[in-house]
Amino acid sequence: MRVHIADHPLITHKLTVLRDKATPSPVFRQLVEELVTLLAYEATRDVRVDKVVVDTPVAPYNGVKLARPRPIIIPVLRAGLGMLEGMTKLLPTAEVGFLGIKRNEETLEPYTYANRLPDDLTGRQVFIIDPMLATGGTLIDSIDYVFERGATDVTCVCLLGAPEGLAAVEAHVAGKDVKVVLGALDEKLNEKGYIVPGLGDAGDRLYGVAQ
Ligand SMILES: O=P(O)(O)OC[C@H]1O[C@H](OP(=O)(O)OP(=O)(O)O)[C@H](O)[C@@H]1O
Ligand SMILES: O=c1cc[nH]c(=O)[nH]1
Ligand SMILES: [Mg+2]
Repeated sequence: MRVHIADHPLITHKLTVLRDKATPSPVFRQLVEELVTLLAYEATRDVRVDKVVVDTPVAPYNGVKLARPRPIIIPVLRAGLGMLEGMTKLLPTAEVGFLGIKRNEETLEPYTYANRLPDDLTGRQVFIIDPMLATGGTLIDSIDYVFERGATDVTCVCLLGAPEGLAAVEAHVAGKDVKVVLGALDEKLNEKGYIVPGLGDAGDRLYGVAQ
């Protein structure tokens, strides 16, 4: 597994505002979108392209275009939805699949309540987006769903991660081709499985409803 932890003052600045409990939902949503755009730069570094020739007003130019089969972006509902717009802007040809996974806040076990993915993901580049990587249970299940469907090239984009969750994902995927891009790696999980210092419940803060 390859891990990239962002190291950029703009990302740290935006994450600082996001973490602040005084930041209201509309600002929170805007910042999540801006952050995913910045992280996507690294996450899409290996996106596949095909050669294409275009004519500039002056001369032919040997360029590239996003390759087929199209990449697929998979937001993990609810909180991952907040990252979707930013990601599709950067990968306009991408298809979108959906996973609805909710962590049981008592047992911390993830429960899948929605799964709308193509049956066959063979040869597709997959981008899983979810702001929080806490125990790693949700991301592990998400990665398993796409591997079961034949994907071999998976990139996960998360705004914040905990060392415990990152280690769990790494142990689970072992030698497979998985890349995890994080805005920041925080200190630890608390006794309730929340990332410390973190930002609280990302879904609740995005949508203003505690669920
Ligand atoms: O690494 P884990 O311990 O599995 O926790 C991380 C998950 O928790 C949050 O979702 P949540 O379950 O709160 O669902 P929501 O987005 O609907 O609020 C977050 O968006 C991740 O999906
Ligand atoms: O800190 C955390 C942990 C899980 N889910 C969140 O939204 N936040
Ligand atoms: Mg939540």
